[in-house]
Amino acid sequence: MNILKRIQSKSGQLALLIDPDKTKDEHYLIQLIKKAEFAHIDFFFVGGSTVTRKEIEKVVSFLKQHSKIPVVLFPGSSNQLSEQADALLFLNLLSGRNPDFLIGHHVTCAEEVLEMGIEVIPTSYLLIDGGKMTSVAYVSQTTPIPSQNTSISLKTSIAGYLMGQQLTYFDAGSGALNAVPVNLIEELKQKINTPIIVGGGVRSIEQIESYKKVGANVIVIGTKIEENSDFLLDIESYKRSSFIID
Ligand SMILES: CC(C)=CCC/C(C)=C/CC/C(C)=C/CC/C(C)=C/COP(=O)(O)OP(=O)(O)O
Ligand SMILES: O=P(O)(O)OC[C@@H](O)CO
Ligand SMILES: [Mg+2]
Repeated sequence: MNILKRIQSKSGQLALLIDPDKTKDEHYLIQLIKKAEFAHIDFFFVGGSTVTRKEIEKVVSFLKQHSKIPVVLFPGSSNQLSEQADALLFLNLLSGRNPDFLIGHHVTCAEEVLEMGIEVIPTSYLLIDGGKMTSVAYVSQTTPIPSQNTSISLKTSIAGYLMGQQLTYFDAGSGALNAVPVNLIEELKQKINTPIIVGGGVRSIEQIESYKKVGANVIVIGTKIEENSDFLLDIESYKRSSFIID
């Protein structure tokens, strides 16, 4: 299974972000997996800003045991790895100027990742201001790009593309008050042809629909489902009524 190809294949796919910090209870995780399958979620993303390797490995192994939904690592640091995952987003925090998140973590885990033999997807990762301080900004000690300054975000994404990144991920940060502006995705799509992932503060079907319309390939949802996993049931109804599933 080639995850990058799957991501590229269509717009409006959904990823459920599983933060091992918040999903320690196996019974809860089983229920979550059932609802995710019912909603035809396309990917599990696993990661967090302060998660240990042991926690990542445990959750990935549990997901692989109980579900066929592909598992993609969304690492907050060089130790958030697991051989059992289907792919690794090799994130470059291009919105920031912290060398640890531009090259440091990458050097630390380079040999190990090569030996693991999992699919590695070089990813431009841009933090876009979401109206409040987020864990990622704090942990990485970087400043997000002001959300209305589309020009900086576009130039940063294009620079990433020219450096060989295969994906662009716009993140307003976990629990953002304001999600990534839809027009940013629309404008980037007109300039370059890398697939786009968007996340941070997505809480409604309307937002999902508007990102799908402008061609976002994957929309990531974390907090909303941590707060109420029944949102997955709303996603299923939405998909059925829009003929995304039968
Ligand atoms: C190359 C490898 C293996 C790692 C790269 C490390 C880099 C550059 C990370 C980018 C910056 C970063 C800290 C990203 C974290 C992304 C993530 C998993 C966010 C989800 O966690 P949150 O939900 O924001 O965290 P909390 O739940 O703790 O608030
Ligand atoms: O938790 P939420 O706000 O859905 O954000 C998801 C993800 O993009 C954060 O890195
Ligand atoms: Mg979180």
